[in-house]
Amino acid sequence: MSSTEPPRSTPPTGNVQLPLGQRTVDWSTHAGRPAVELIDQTALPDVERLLRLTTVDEVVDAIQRLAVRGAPAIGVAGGLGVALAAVTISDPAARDAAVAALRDARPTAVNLARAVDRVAAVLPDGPQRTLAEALAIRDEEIASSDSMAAYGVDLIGELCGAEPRLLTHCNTGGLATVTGGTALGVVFALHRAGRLGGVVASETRPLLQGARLTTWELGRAQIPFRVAVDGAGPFLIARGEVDAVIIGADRICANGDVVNKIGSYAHALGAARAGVPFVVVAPESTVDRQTPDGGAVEIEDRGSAELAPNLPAANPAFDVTPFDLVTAVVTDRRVVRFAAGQTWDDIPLGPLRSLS
Ligand SMILES: CSC[C@@H](O)[C@@H](O)C(=O)COP(=O)(O)O
Repeated sequence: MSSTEPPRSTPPTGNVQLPLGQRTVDWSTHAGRPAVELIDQTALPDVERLLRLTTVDEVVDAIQRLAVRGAPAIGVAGGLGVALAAVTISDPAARDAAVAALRDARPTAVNLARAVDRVAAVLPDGPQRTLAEALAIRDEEIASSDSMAAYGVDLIGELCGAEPRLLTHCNTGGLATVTGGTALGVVFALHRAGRLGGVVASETRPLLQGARLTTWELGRAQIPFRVAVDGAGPFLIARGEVDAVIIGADRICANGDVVNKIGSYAHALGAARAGVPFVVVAPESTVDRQTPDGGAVEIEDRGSAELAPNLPAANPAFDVTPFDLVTAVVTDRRVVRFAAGQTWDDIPLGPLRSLS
């Protein structure tokens, strides 16, 4: 690079062979330049590369085009984006606009707006304090993954017995969090304990988070898997090939309704029909007590370009699984089964088991 050329914020290509345990999203001060660094999930599984984002606009763009995705991961990216605004934007009006753009980059996962608001609240205390808050969210998500995995392993053991065959939808591993994962974190933990009977990764149309990303993570962990088209899931369940469905969430409403990747609802219906447990694993940062039920959640529609360019399309990125189709919700703090009329406020926080 010549000395007159501006520093490149993102490498155009490359295959860096990401080490195991690479954080999906993090703060970087490479070459003295503050940046949000993330695994480019649009390039996986063919190309492993990191993006180094040095402007808030780049972070917003990365969230919108799913270079970083998954509810906890976009929350962390949004929080770090606010920290980047604190160090790169001095004009208060421009900084407020940057924060608003981060908050609105995607509407459905509650983690994003929540993390942006939390970090923006300490902006008046200066860039150092702002970065510390963003890093605290990152660290909390890492710790949450461990805790969910422990609760999830116990619960799946109780519900399914030894060596369960699990079906999972979308990608809920380290790529969707920072390291570890939500539902896929439980799958990893069962495998490490020698207690996993098998796993089916649902393809996840149209962006293939299951076929591209979950299989990449399972392969790196040397876990045998089968991939299935989304429509096959309920039939595989009906045919007795699945002992439990285990998924993540983008938002869990006050009444226990679960908003997650499109296709989750169909799997829940299939599981209910077959009498198979349907388990949701998500950190408390995905719990939204302010939204009464799934009907009140803005469901992102990603238009026709990613589905059928030049054709009119209905392309909701998420759906709502009503609380009564969910066998249990596993968070980092509790295991919950909702009854009609119950809300999160009825279930105290704390490391307790509340399966009623
Ligand atoms: C921690 S994973 C939970 C969800 O975020 C995940 O299942 C999901 O729906 C992600 O959707 P995406 O559109 O890929 O961001």
